[in-house]
Amino acid sequence: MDESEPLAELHVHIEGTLEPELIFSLAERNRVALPYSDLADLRSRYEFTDLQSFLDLYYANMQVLQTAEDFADLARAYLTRAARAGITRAEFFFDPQAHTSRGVPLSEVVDGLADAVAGARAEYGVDAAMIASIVRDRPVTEAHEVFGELMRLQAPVIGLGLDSAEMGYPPSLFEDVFARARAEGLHITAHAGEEGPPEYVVQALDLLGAERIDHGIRSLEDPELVARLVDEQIPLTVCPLSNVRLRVVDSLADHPLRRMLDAGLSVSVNSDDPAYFGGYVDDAFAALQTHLGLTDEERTTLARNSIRAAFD
Ligand SMILES: Nc1ncnc2[nH]cnc12
Ligand SMILES: [Zn+2]
Repeated sequence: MDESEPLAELHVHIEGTLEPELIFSLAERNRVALPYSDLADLRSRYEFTDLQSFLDLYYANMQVLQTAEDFADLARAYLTRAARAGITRAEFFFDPQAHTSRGVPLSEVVDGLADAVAGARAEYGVDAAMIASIVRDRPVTEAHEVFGELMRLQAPVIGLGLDSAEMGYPPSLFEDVFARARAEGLHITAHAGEEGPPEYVVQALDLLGAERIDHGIRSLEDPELVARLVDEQIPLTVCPLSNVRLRVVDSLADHPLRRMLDAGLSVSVNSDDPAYFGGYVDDAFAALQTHLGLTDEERTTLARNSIRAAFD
């Protein structure tokens, strides 16, 4: 891949870019007592057995994020690193309910992130945008409340997403919230087919109006769905390092990325939660080259797919 080729990252959770060092420095700034003796102790916990085991640590670590300044520092650190990874466009998720549910005002979250986004093009050469994500294992009523609050604040978000624990929380639960988002002119994307069945991907498309699918790798189990995704060129934002660390696939060498490309699916490579899964997008490309024999031509296709799948 020509390193100067434009590249978009479309599937990254800003809270998943919270590096261990920043956890400790924000804990000190905000006088938060961490349940870890030191960095090594924290790092020793980055061993996951499934999505839920990761989410437990991901949400616990967010307690250090309290003020707009904290959220701005978090996003600036990501954008600095994203620029180094060659990313020219970043559409990142944030989880409003993960913060409001522990008493952090939504305005602090949005103001801090928006501050970093506003300066991103000039400061880092990265065109950045925010996507609010509904935390699907929390009450549907809360999803409606937080969406209303985002609209009242006129939060500068380009879209609405759906994330967190997938199994048992089908997209169908959130049909009405996503109808409201579409009525507001927001773009729609949803995590589906990560741990959940192909049926959840179908629901995300048909019931939520998803324009992209985050992960979507279990779509491969349903040939009819694959044919549709190819036919409609629905972008799938795939996260290979995440899939291995959360044991959705056994190893990078076994990752279905090449099969997906060969099937004609519109796939891109993304980092998901890079502070937790062993690397950013450049690290993912390097690992894919080593373990999957990803070619320069395939890298170019993946980069072009990412730009085509960007919302704005
Ligand atoms: N990989 C993932 N799947 C679902 N929700 C998430 N939130 C952060 N990372 C996630
Ligand atoms: Zn994700």
